[in-house]
Amino acid sequence: MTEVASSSAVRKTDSGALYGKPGLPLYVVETPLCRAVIAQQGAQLLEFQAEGEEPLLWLSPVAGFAPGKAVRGGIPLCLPWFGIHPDKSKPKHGLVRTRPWALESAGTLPDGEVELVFTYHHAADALFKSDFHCRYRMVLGKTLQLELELQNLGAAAAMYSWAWHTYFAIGDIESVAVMGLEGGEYLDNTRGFAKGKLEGVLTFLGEVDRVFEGAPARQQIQEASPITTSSEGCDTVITWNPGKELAATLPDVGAHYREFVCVEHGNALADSWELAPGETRSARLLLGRE
Ligand SMILES: O=P(O)(O)OC[C@H]1O[C@H](O)[C@H](O)[C@@H](O)[C@@H]1O
Repeated sequence: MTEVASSSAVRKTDSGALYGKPGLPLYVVETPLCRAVIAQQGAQLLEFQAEGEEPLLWLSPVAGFAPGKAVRGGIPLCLPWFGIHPDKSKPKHGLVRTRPWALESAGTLPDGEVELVFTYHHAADALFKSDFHCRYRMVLGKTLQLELELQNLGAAAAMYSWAWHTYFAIGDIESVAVMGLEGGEYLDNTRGFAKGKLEGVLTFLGEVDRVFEGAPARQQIQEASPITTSSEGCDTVITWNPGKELAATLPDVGAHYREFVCVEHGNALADSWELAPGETRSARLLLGRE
């Protein structure tokens, strides 16, 4: 923890002080290069804005900040399962997004970027019967660099599916397009995972919830100030916007559905990771505006 104190660019606050909604401890990073807000719960990035640019992430203006509940927006990390668990009594999108993480170190790199390392240790329980450890490194500069290391600490092999569930801030959902998935086959979560094939760029006219397995490593979100995504070790891309009708049933989205698009990177469904006892795998994601 000594390193944490050594970085003057990082300060601790809470959601009451920052958003007028008490409930969650937060870290704020402010440097000449960028400003970011991270919740200790889930090591969830809530805001990121490079100096001179539009905000990269969308945080719902009507988000709740309650311990044990996922915050709507930013980058929740879904792990060790993505989506709805076959056992419906278990929460959607795993458990690490609603658990407190430890900020293991914080420091400023020679070029002025801030490096944060968060860790989460899971002891086998009724929700997930394998011990595992996550090390999540963020480098905050003009771009956002994320790196996840996941180690299976169980005595047996275990399956992990996961995703960085990024909510990108955009001008309007009906005029945005995602490039880089053209020609790709997907599973359509609005039609019971029926197979589809994307002709042309991806647009969002109504509810879109698609899983692209074996997806390319780069996408571009086309809007006034284009966003690029570049990943390593992430074979799955999930694209989501609830559209008007479904959004109306989500109290922390409502009419704000137009303000974001989710382009999520990880390894889910057929791309899930099977980790042998003691095995570690890692993945990276680089996000930024052009
Ligand atoms: O409301 P949440 O649990 O955060 O999930 C939000 C969304 O996440 C992903 O994009 C899934 O593909 C969607 O099916 C889901 O609705």
